[in-house]
Amino acid sequence: MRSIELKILDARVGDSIPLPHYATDGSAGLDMRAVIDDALTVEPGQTVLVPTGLAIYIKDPGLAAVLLPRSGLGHKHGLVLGNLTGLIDSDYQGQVFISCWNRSNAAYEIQPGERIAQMVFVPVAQVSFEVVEEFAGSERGEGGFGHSGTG
Ligand SMILES: O=c1ccn([C@H]2C[C@H](O)[C@@H](COP(=O)(O)OP(=O)(O)OP(=O)(O)O)O2)c(=O)[nH]1
Repeated sequence: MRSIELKILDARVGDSIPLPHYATDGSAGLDMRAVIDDALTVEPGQTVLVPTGLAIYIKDPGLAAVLLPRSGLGHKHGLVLGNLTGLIDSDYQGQVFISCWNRSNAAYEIQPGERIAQMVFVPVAQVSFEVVEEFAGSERGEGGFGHSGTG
């Protein structure tokens, strides 16, 4: 079992605001909530940084967390992430913030405790590089960007 230490920065998390948890056995993401005192209006085109009240210290360099939009919020209301995807490094110890971007034409009001994004833990490999004169051949070679056609 990998070691993931969760630190709570805001007393409301785990009390009036529940701790993140997996909704079903098969859930990949943990819903992250807005830990704010008052409703926060995000105007069309605006981006706001929203605290989650949680600091996590992953510690294990073989693990990271990514923040992703919630599908319903993004699709129906246009509330997605200002950085498109957030990456939480294993050595980060600060509070997790969600960059919320309203890409729609209507204002969106984030409510205190609302689930605004999801966090997924992913395995990570750190690579090292060696400069070489050429690569051993592969079937694809340099082909990319649709070289295999559309069929
Ligand atoms: O949506 C996000 C993205 C990042 N972070 C935190 C965790 C992450 O480990 C740290 C740094 O993120 P990143 O490396 O993406 O930021 P940067 O813009 O490259 O700045 P830095 O110089 O701090 O690395 O900020 C968040 O709280 N929310």
